[in-house]
Amino acid sequence: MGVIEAAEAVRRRFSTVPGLFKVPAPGVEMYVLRDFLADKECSALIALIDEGREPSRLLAHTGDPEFRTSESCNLDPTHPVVRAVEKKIAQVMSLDPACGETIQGQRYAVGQQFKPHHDFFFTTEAYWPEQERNGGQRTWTAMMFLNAVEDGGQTQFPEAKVRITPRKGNLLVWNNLDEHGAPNMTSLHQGMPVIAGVKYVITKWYRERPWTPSLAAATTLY
Ligand SMILES: O=C(O)CCC(=O)C(=O)O
Ligand SMILES: [Fe+2]
Repeated sequence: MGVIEAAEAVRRRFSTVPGLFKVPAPGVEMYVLRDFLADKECSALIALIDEGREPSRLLAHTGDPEFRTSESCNLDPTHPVVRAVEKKIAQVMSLDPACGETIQGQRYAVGQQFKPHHDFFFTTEAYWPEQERNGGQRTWTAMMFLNAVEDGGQTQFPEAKVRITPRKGNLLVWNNLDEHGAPNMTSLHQGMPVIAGVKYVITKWYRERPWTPSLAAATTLY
């Protein structure tokens, strides 16, 4: 199935999910589902992130040490809570679960952020040949907020002029590709600096084909 057909399948499924709404974001296809994760799931995931977190990495070096200052870790897909969450995501996303990367957990303390970036890959970058072999282009991003942040920490799309406030359990989904299946520059987004409190999220990125990372790639991917 190509990325255009896959996006149609996502849309069809989303139109049947109670409570899911389309975010009016000019130029980006984006959806929010409130209370997607239960409080217990959020707290269990936060504990897993706290156990595993280490300074976040980037796939492409930006030369800016402040570009992504959070801590993150891949979540163990065999852990019962992670398995349950994976199942929930698979039920709502209607993309081939094999195309989904390992869920990544992320924690931002006061002042930490993820500066504006695209989740899709730039095929001109040195990382691309390996990523092309390992499932190809990134398509959709599914992000879940595990807590409310006292101040700051919004997920902002500066080109689409949308700012999503973290709310515990909410699912935010967007398509990183446009209607033709090409990388969508308007999907530029950032994790705004946390001003007060702490922010925990989990992210699942999808590929156009089944994700087949080498063991090394699985641990170095951002
Ligand atoms: O933390 C956020 O709000 C954004 C995270 C993000 O962009 C990502 O994980 O790709
Ligand atoms: Fe991102």
